[in-house]
Amino acid sequence: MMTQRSTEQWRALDAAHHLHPFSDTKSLNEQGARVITHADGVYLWDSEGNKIIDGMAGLWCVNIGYGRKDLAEVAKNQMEELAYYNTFFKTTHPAVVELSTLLAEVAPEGFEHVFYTNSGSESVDTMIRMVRCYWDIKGQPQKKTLIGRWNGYHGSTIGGASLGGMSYMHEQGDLPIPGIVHVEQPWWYKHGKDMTPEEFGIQAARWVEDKILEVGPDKVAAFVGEPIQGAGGVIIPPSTYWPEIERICRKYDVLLVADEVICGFGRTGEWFGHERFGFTPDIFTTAKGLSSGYLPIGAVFVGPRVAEGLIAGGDFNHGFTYSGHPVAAAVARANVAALRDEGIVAAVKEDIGPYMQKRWREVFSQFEHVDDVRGIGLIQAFTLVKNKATRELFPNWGEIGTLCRDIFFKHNLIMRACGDHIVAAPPLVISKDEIEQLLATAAECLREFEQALKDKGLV
Ligand SMILES: Cc1ncc(COP(=O)(O)O)c(CNc2cccc(C(=O)O)c2)c1O
Repeated sequence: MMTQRSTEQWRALDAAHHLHPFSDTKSLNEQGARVITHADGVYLWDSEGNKIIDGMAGLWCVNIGYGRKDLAEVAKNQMEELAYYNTFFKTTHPAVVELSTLLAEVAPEGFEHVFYTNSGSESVDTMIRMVRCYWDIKGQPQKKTLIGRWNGYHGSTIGGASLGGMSYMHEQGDLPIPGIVHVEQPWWYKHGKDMTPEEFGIQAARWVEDKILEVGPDKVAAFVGEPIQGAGGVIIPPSTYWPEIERICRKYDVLLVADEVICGFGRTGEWFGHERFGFTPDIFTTAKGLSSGYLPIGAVFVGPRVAEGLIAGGDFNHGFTYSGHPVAAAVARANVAALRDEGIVAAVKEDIGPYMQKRWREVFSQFEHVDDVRGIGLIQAFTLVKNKATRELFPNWGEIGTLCRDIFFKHNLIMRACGDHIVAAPPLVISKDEIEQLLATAAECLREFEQALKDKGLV
């Protein structure tokens, strides 16, 4: 059992010893971290006994919901049977074989091969190395450059952070690494001007063609994008965008990569986001929903073209101590099997997803400073704006989002502010009653937020 301490004791020890990710540690320690002690379904409890609605499924990852004792049992049994062995040097083990077999079943046609990692960032870095290795094998070693998007997010390793388009991450650590370039994101609300979304989707895709021609098609290895940009604020591209991207990649023989770390495993109502947008990548990267966050594991799904190249190409000198870790693999297999056999993914497509999308729009379209209310499946957002009629955003991007997010927290509701986008991605098992509770709380918070805007003279 965990050592029992008071909240103050946990906070003091945390401040003394724990450096948190993506945090200003000094300011965090001044206010003290929120101590989350347990969770069930879509709810968290903190050390003060507060019950919190987790509108973010942790970090977009707890697709199956919290508190699944069956997954804990699977982990216990696997740990007792084989807690660890590696998959290097011509060895494997039943847990990773069973997981790989199941993943080949739920993946789209043609994706028969999977490479394992411990995170989404490691999946992205693995993909970067795979793509460059593939072109070496094909006798085109100059095809090295990868194209990402500004405001895309692909993780926090040197490769993932370089491929991502978060400039504040590039400034911190001399990124991007060589051979990575970016194009503007397909954000119609800001960049669409007088174009229809459909016209803008083609225009945004053509920015990729322009970049390929600028770099030189013989030097471009791949284009990489999230079907829906998650951490960038749930930027949903127009329907015309991805088919046009695919056409352009095929035209110039550039590999197409989908980063499915957030969109994968049912988040959009399909198993994978690229299926929802009607394109076929050569590779796609995953993590998060693969295990629903119960244990760290990532997987790179490799399509036939690249798989055949790599398999025939001799040593692929890349991998991790825990690639295909037996306990993580066993838990991931049980998780994916439950997402399929309990109809959880199917319900996002046919029932709870459409319900959320209808109600999300009904509730949030009524607010004066909320616009671009959007979502697919169980990933949704809206943007806090100064003037809906002119699509005018607030100055100091992100300041207003933080103000709104803090009101949610005060009311024991977790939703994420990505700049001035407010996003939600709850566990896929959320019920209609729980959706109504989330929306009612959020609406109450937004009324308080719009009053705060007036009180502060911001509108
Ligand atoms: C599309 C995508 N690709 C790669 C990663 C990296 O995964 P790892 O974190 O497991 O290395 C991600 C992760 N996405 C992520 C991670 C942490 C926080 C937030 C947020 O929105 O606050 C988003 C992601 O969203």
